[in-house]
Amino acid sequence: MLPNTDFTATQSYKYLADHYIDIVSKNLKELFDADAERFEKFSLQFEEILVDYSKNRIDDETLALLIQLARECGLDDAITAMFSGQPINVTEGRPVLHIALRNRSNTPILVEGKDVMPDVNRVLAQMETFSHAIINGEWKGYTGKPITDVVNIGIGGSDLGPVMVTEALKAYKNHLNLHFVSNVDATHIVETLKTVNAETTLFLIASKTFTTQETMGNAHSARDWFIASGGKDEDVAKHFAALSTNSEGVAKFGIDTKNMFEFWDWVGGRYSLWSAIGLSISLSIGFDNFIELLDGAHAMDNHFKTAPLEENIPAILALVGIWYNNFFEAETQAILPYDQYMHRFAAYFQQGDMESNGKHVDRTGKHVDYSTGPIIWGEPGTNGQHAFYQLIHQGTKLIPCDFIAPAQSHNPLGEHHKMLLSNFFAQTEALMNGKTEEVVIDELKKAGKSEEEISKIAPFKVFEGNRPTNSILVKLITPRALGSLIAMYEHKIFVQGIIWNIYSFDQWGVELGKQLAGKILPELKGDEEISSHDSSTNGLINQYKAWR
Ligand SMILES: O=P(O)(O)OC[C@H]1O[C@@](O)(CO)[C@@H](O)[C@@H]1O
Repeated sequence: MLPNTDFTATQSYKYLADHYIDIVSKNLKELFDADAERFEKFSLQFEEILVDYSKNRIDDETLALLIQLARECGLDDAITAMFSGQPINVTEGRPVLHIALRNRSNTPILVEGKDVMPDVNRVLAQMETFSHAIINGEWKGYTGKPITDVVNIGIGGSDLGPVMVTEALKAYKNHLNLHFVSNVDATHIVETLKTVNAETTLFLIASKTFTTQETMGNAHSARDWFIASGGKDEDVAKHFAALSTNSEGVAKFGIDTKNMFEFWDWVGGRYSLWSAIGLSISLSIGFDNFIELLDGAHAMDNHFKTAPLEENIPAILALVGIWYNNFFEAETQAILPYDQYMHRFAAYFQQGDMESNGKHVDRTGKHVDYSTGPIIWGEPGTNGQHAFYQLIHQGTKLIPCDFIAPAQSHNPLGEHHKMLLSNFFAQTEALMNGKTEEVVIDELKKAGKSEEEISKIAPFKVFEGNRPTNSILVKLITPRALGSLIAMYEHKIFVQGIIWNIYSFDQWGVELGKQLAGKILPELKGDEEISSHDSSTNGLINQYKAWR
């Protein structure tokens, strides 16, 4: 099972705390000046992905102590426990095996003594057959027309992964129009249904549990619309498919279970894009490209499982993140893809990271007395530069940033890509080096400013620098490269959870809000005044009733 170490009680933690005092006073410029080999020493290449972590506030000793910390926390055993199908999702009594979904080498992975790979491959074959039939027009709607539009109805892990991947790989998409409906706000489905034709639309009801309020609400509304648009009950099977672990719930909804693509309870929602939940991806970019995505993730899985920690990319990114989170007290982590197609990448890892490591109780059930999961945020570059980089450069908060960029664009046009990449390179350099007061004053003098003007404005133009970043340069965002990138971050999250001694694969924190919403919903139906809550909730509900 998982190790159970209080990392703050380890020897390496104590050494790191002492080491922090030493290194916090060193700036990145000094560290680079002191070591001509710094880039070579603190960067790793995985296939056609270069991970440069040299612009971090670390030195050889930092890294060695962080790796020692990982070892003291039993990381190696934890990795073995996950890959071997042990029930490491302890509070739900389940294994964590998204790695099995992309286990392209088909090595047996046993759950309760049974190899899961035959089932994984059966569903992949079902996805392949279905995808080909829809894409090549064999599959006909109720009026005999081929499908032109696919509407994925799901939320959280049943939405964010497919959205992020289909957007990131838009360069590979075929003729099908993909739509994603997630919010229970009727606007989401109403606006989508305005753009599609019932005769040529396929709905994918994506829900691991097939009970999620938003998804089932939208699914019923979609079916009502389909019938109202001319479809009959017997036609539903031609226009609805289900992606779920809950075959009973699927049948009850009225979807033919031969159009159900199953997955299993050892697949976490936020780790499910590799499963049947990825059917919309396969429909959008083709099954072969979906397999490329799986292949890329599998290659990263093998790296994570076998590479020594000193060369283990997910482990190093995780440890550097812990250095900022638990020693520099950074509270957030920015993910900044310099690739417009990757515009949902940070949003995807808001769920991936924050739903995994947003925990306050350790694996013994005790409240932790240290910081756990960071707040994940980010937007594509260069747009972020015109929105929030001011704070990253000159604010009072330390914001570790991951900069991601492709060396090649899918849309080579004039000088655009060079302009984009010049910003990608410049921003991490600027964050590292800053601009000293001397340089500012010199620039102002050269601009002809008077002594008085300079003394007034100079302090506002100084950049402290010393702001840490990782730079991830990808040759081209292909399905394989994207699969590796996603898996890299998944395993980073896993490593951090192991060191923080928390359970990363349950999500009890999403339950209370749902329960309370279930109580409030019937109160909204009538017109009577509500007084069963606190005065704020009562006041809000009653004002809503007065205005609706
Ligand atoms: O796939 P489903 O079962 O509809 O769950 C959707 C999402 O809801 C959750 O908030 C869990 O309730 C996420 O973990 C999950 O991805």
